[in-house]
Amino acid sequence: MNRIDGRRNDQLRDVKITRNYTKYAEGSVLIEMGETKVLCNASIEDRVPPFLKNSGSGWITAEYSMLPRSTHSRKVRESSRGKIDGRTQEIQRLIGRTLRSVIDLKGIGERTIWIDCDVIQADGGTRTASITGSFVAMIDALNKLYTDKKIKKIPVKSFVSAISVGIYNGDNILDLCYEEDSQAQVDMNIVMTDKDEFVEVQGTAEGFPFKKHQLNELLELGEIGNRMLIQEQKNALGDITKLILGDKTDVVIATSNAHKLEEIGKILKGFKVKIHSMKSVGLGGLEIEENGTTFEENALIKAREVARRTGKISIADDSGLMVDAIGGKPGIYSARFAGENANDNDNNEKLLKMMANVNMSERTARFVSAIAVVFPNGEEFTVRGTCEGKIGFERKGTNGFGYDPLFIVNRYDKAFGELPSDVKNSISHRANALEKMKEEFGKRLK
Ligand SMILES: O=c1nc[nH]c2c1ncn2[C@H]1C[C@H](O)[C@@H](COP(=O)(O)OP(=O)(O)OP(=O)(O)O)O1
Ligand SMILES: [Mg+2]
Repeated sequence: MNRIDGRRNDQLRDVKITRNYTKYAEGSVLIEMGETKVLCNASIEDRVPPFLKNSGSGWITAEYSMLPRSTHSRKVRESSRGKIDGRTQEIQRLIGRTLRSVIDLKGIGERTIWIDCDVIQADGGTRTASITGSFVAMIDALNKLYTDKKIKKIPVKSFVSAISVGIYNGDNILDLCYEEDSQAQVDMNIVMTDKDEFVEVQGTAEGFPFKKHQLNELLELGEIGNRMLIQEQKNALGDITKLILGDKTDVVIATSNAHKLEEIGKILKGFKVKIHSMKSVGLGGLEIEENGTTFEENALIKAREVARRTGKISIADDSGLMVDAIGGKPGIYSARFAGENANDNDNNEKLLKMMANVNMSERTARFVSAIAVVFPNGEEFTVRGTCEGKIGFERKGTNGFGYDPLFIVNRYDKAFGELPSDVKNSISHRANALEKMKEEFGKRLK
């Protein structure tokens, strides 16, 4: 274990966002990232700076400050010293710029939103925590204008959050605490929207300059962190998130198999969900090692990995064919039956050969599908569906995928390869598993 607090390299500290933390400000959020605590207040003022008078546009500006005992030794208040230092200037400008980048300033009318970030306790990442917390405070303030009917909608284009990444003892790490930050070879702050866009990247090498590939790796790590943080913001804002984004829940189908994606997508039509593919959440090339010993374990491995990387609800299927005459093979090895890089054709070929001398009555088999659902908060469950049939003596039909041309389903006495997709999708192992999933899923969506 490389990290001071035993975290994985790509693990955030515990994130806690508390809204309505103090009572007077229109938006008041305490954000905690591990031991770092920042109070972010948003206030609305009914006027704008002189350069915006009569423009119809509003303004957002931010101030940042650290309380004297937010640090190891007492830090003199900037107000007592009579001037603010360069770091403070830079941070408050960053917070203001970031928030202005995701809001339509015309949409708030000639008003100013003041953001005040006060660091109560500093353990690294105070500027990034300030940004993540301020966004939520700003939304609360805007929501106040909205519920008071002063604006017609909350004029926000995107969610935005920020996280630090760095290189520490040669490893890329996410969300540096103070001790890591002070020893890091590279230290970078990454501000991103919920559309995976960058708002700002600040990266500096201390003594060890870094290469482009390292920069790219760090950006990727920052993306993972920001996706998780934005999910935390969405959870914290609850119904207001729905007001801004609509009330569909994001769900990622954690599969690299386009056929499964299509089948699962069709079966989930009735739900208030927005279906994402691995590709659409930027995980197109991701390969997940399926080293479990059961269908359920493998499904969980896939869903957990994708939930962790996206911060979204993830659904994975692990499925396969179990043929009685060969002791339930290929089972969980169905995809790699004829070898690590086998394709559907190789697998079917191998199965036909092994079954060449088996009578029709002995050719019974079933498809099995385990579906795992993993929620961003770590809740998870699995369900299993099966479908009974026989292995044919030759391939039939061109529909579907995998072993479909060889699997003669009892119900129709035809190969899945010969049946239209809506027929397969009403009786398949996957359909049966998803049917069971629906009930459990519906309960937890509420
Ligand atoms: O309805 C089906 N019709 C025909 N064949 C099927 C079916 N359902 C699973 N199968 C076969 C295909 C593959 O050989 C193995 C699944 O392996 P499995 O690892 O779960 O899927 P995969 O690697 O294709 O995609 P992914 O892991 O990214 O979800 O069982
Ligand atoms: Mg697979």
